[in-house]
Amino acid sequence: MINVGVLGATGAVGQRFVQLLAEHPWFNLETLTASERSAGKTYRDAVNWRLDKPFPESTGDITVSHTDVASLKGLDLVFSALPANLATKLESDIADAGIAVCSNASSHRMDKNVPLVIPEVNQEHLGLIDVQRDSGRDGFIVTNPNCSTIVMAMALNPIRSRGLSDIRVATMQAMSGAGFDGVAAMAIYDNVIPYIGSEEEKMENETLKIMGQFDGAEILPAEFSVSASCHRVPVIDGHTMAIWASVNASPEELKADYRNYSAPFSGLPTQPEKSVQLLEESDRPQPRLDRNRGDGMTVSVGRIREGIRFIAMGHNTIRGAAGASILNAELIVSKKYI
Ligand SMILES: NC(=O)C1=CN([C@@H]2O[C@H](COP(=O)(O)OP(=O)(O)OC[C@H]3O[C@@H](n4cnc5c(N)ncnc54)[C@H](OP(=O)(O)O)[C@@H]3O)[C@@H](O)[C@H]2O)C=CC1
Ligand SMILES: N[C@@H](CC(=O)OP(=O)(O)O)C(=O)O
Repeated sequence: MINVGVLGATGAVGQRFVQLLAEHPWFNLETLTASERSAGKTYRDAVNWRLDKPFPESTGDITVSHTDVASLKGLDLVFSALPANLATKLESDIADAGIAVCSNASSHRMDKNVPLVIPEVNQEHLGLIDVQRDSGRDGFIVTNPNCSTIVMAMALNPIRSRGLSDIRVATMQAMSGAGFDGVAAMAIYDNVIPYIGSEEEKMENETLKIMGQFDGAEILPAEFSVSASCHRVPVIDGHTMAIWASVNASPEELKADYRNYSAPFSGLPTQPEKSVQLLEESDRPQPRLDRNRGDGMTVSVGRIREGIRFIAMGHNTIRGAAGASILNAELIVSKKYI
């Protein structure tokens, strides 16, 4: 078993990490950290459990630690669900101290020597771990993309070999993406908010890194363009998006690509049976009906039309956040980086 911790374990994403790691077959959940408000309390007392899954009782007696390097002694790997402003320095310090960091925060995603990974899409980018180690770092940082970016990149991946260009996307993003206290009920109920800070830039920039080529030293970004418009809607979990792309193939050919697609690896505990599921019904995917496919790890696509135009949807705090980081960690272990 690999000893792991969760940084920011009481937050929206942190709770998902704890839920998914409590009974993990490879990872032994030893340490949970949060702010000074929570440190010193048992996890049961510190956390305001708000997930749609029962509180994992096996974690209840863990004493919440301070979020600093000293609290992580003896761990092989930490999962970070910290606010980005805290993650910037702390994640670097932890990696320098010899611990592997799988981060969900945006701070290091675009760093030159940090892999921004979706296992199904660009597992070869993990070669940047060697680049970090060659620069003298004992541990390393691996990041997963922004939640909307993950859903879009996974949805495009099965048709990528057709040649993609001129991608446009309009998102309809769930409230949980803003964290528990991120959007007031009075602001979102009966409403749509057509702005999510920095989200459009993240979708436009991160996608080019993820779909770029690793040349053994650095990532050469993909050359197509992405134009995004991001919107918050009154849905609890599940980011839905309408995607337009120039692709040299008919809708029927693309549907066949989705039906024939399978992940380029197997045997990882968090891996769903189907990473991308094509739904043939004319009114799917829908967040309430489809977000829990593959225990929240499957991205659903549908309504593929000439243009090319289609809809994609995925669970933002599982496939778009905690589950993404855990799948990255499993891939890292399977490739013997830990
Ligand atoms: N929500 C989502 O869908 C996604 C979120 N992310 C990213 O994940 C990260 C966490 O987001 P989210 O879970 O929504 O955030 P929350 O606000 O829900 O949780 C923040 C966590 O960080 C802890 N924390 C806050 N301040 C400090 C501090 N000064 N020192 C130590 N710990 C602190 C909190 O502890 P305490 O309870 O003690 O205050 C809590 O555990 C962010 O970087 C976010 O951008 C990424 C993808 C998707
Ligand atoms: N901005 C996303 C969630 C998020 O925190 O993204 P990031 O990890 O890129 O900061 C949303 O609101 O749905």
